[in-house]
Amino acid sequence: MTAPRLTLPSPAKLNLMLHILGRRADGYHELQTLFQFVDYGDEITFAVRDDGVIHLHTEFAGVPHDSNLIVRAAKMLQQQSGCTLGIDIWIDKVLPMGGGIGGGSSNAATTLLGLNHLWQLGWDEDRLAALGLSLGADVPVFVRGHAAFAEGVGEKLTPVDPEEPWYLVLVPQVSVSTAEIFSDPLLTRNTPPIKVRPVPEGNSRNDCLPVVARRYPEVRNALDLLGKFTEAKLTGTGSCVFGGFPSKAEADKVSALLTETLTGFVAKGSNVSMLHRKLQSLL
Ligand SMILES: C[C@@](CO)(OP(=O)(O)O)[C@H](O)COP(=O)(O)OP(=O)(O)OC[C@H]1O[C@@H](n2ccc(N)nc2=O)[C@H](O)[C@@H]1O
Ligand SMILES: Nc1ncnc2c1ncn2[C@@H]1O[C@H](COP(=O)(O)OP(=O)(O)O)[C@@H](O)[C@H]1O
Repeated sequence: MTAPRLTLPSPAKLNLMLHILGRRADGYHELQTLFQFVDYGDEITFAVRDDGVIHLHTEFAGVPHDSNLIVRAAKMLQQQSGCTLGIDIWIDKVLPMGGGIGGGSSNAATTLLGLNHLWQLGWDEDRLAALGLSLGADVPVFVRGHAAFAEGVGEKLTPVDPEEPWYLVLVPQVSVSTAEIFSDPLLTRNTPPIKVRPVPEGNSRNDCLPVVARRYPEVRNALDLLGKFTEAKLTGTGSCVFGGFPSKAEADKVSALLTETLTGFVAKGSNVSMLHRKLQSLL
């Protein structure tokens, strides 16, 4: 008998602002950033196996099986929980890699929450978020599933409820390495911390933008194009660029102008992740 399958969403995130406050002794940068999800992302399908094997069936260009964040998350959870079950995994990957929309981190979080459910581990969110942090700074917010103001390297999270506009997200055909941007000598690293909540108007800057725009003409072009219609912003360290619109129709109108060399997608901003809405519906 084949095992029943469970398909869960793995949404993208946007950084609505990103300030770099300083550099820690270990080289990592202290940030203040605002995370919001969008209703657009990958879909991951899971089927439990009873032999303990963890197998991701979908191949990723340039990412070996055991380095994939999905496999790493599954193995870490299996090991730390002492679970003897295994899992077959397939992914319908639509999120660009190295786009600053957190695809890999989201995939890891969906795997942790999906396996916690299927393996019936009963881990709480704090424990899953702590495990997630060891896989990447952006994993905890996807585990929590609520829009958040993040501090530290992104692990200190305060839930927030910003507006939920429609976004047009442009996807320049270039992958940006986070490490490369954080090691650029010209990066602004001394933005004063914001002390009041919610984040006051006029603080929506992304400190990475000047460095990314200087290095990547594809990102500059996307910012110029979108900037003709709305405030164009960079998410994370890029490469994706986004802007808000009051309605889907208005976002679609600008999206219709895109070409093969600069693609994009329209999605609703969401303060509760699609993953959590789906998991809630299973309970
Ligand atoms: C800055 C953000 C905002 O969301 O960018 P995106 O990756 O989403 O674009 C993230 O927090 C990124 O977190 P994450 O994606 O886990 O970063 P990693 O790949 O682990 O970081 C790669 C490298 O970037 C540098 N790095 C990363 C995060 C940070 N707060 N300070 C750093 O200096 C470190 O040199 C690190 O080795
Ligand atoms: N499941 C995964 N999905 C995407 N990227 C992954 C995955 N597993 C490992 N990676 C690696 O992580 C890198 C960063 O991926 P991703 O999270 O999509 O980018 P970003 O943090 O810029 O949004 C990729 O370039 C890839 O090498």
